[in-house]
Amino acid sequence: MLFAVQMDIDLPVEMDPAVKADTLAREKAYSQELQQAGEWVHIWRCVGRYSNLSIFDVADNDRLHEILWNLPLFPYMTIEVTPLARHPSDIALLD
Ligand SMILES: O=C(O)C[C@H]1C=CC(=O)O1
Repeated sequence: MLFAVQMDIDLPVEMDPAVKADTLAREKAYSQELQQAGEWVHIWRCVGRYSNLSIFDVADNDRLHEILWNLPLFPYMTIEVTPLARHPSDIALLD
């Protein structure tokens, strides 16, 4: 199942720099592990914002929830999930 997920990040200005660096490093490793596994298909920076737009290809809603819940930055995120379906004008459907 495909999902578009927008993650808006809002880190507290008073966050301890060492905690911040550790959290960001763990977030990067976790994200890249899921990209290697093929579940986190795309990650794009939203221009001008501390946000990303990502595409996930996961087994079901529960798996996406598990992935998002375990993001190290989850406590500092506002997340919007959009389930995706094939578009009838997609030329890939001609294959
Ligand atoms: O910078 C971000 O968009 C937040 C985050 C999501 C994955 C990752 O590596 O960082």
